[in-house]
Amino acid sequence: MVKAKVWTLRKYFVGFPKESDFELKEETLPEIQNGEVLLEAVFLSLDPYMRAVSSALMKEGDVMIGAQVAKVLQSKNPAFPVGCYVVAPGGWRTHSVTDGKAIFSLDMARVHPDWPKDVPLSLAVGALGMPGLAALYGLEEILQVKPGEIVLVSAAAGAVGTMVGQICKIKGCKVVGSAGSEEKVAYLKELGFDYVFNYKTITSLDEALKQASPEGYDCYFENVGGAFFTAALNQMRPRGRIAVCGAISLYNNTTPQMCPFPHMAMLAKSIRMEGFQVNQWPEKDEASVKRLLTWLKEGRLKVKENVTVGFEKMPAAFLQMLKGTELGKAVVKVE
Ligand SMILES: NC(=O)C1=CN([C@@H]2O[C@H](COP(=O)(O)OP(=O)(O)OC[C@H]3O[C@@H](n4cnc5c(N)ncnc54)[C@H](OP(=O)(O)O)[C@@H]3O)[C@@H](O)[C@H]2O)C=CC1
Ligand SMILES: CCCCC/C=C\CC(=O)/C=C/C=C/C=C/[C@@H](O)CCCC(=O)O
Repeated sequence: MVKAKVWTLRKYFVGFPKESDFELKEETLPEIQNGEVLLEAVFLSLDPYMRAVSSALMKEGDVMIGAQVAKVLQSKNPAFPVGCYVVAPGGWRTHSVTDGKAIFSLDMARVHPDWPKDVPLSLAVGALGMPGLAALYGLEEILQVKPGEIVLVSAAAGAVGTMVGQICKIKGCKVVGSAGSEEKVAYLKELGFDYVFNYKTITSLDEALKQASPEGYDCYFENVGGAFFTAALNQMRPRGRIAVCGAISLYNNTTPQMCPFPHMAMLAKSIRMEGFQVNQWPEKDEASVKRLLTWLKEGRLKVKENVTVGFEKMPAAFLQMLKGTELGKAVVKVE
């Protein structure tokens, strides 16, 4: 009989989450049934959506949702044989019995069969997984960026933003990014961003956006929402496009956002704005991961991870990720 350690949502988050909102428990797992597998987690992903959807998708006492890279220990599902590695929506668990169906987004998938031995498996929940795919689909499916266009991305030093900027350069765009520390600004310049500014130290967001691109922006890859969105909207060029990937500045709000309504600015310049979820193009995922892997091997993509070791540190690492001060995709290595 396999015992799993699990982190549950003890109390719904109010404002910024606290360590006391979580509780570590032990679960005895059932025998696997037809179509199911027994998984052992290797890396667990920590992502902002876990805060954003916590009250909509979880009840108090539920295991925290989330994706993990896991090894198949037992299998009654021929698509996932024993010994293979998968990216599974297993939640914050060391072990799980699952049919691989996600509560929120992407179903279980095998780590790409061409995954090279020298590429860390943790990237399957990072640059070469959900955040990398969100960047790629936001740019290709929603914004449909073209060479020579000017793209703005907020939260540019995050897991998604770093990929957005680098893919923009691969596609021949000019890319402007915003980030919240000098260390992040320097890193984004290293990655090839054309212009980066620290949104925490400027005196006027409008002026900073104008200075970064006096001719305005064809595309805005939106990750933060709030006042940054309003300022960015005002700097869009006629027929500009906005992809709403996230709104991280709003996730801990306890009252609805109050900011200027976008209608007049959108009307005046015929702006198109579209939200999206990374799971909208499942038929493209395998080929897309392969493209990201190729770009990585060619040295056209650089990646950084912030790995915390120890399953018991999940809540602390989650809070650290939400603070947004660290560089690199937040991942927990089980041991
Ligand atoms: N639609 C989809 O399918 C997907 C959407 N997302 C969304 O993409 C966005 C980025 O995610 P990801 O890159 O994985 O996250 P990361 O945790 O890697 O980075 C997020 C960054 O956001 C910035 N940030 C944090 N709090 C605030 C705040 N209050 N105001 C402004 N910026 C803040 C921080 O950088 P700094 O403040 O230094 O700039 C932080 O590093 C999120 O909104 C997420 O929900 C992610 C994946 C899929
Ligand atoms: C309910 C309103 C939607 C709000 C969306 C919030 C933020 C956007 C975002 O960050 C989306 C992220 C998508 C993540 C997908 C994760 C999957 O790989 C794993 C899901 C785990 C599970 O389903 O159990």
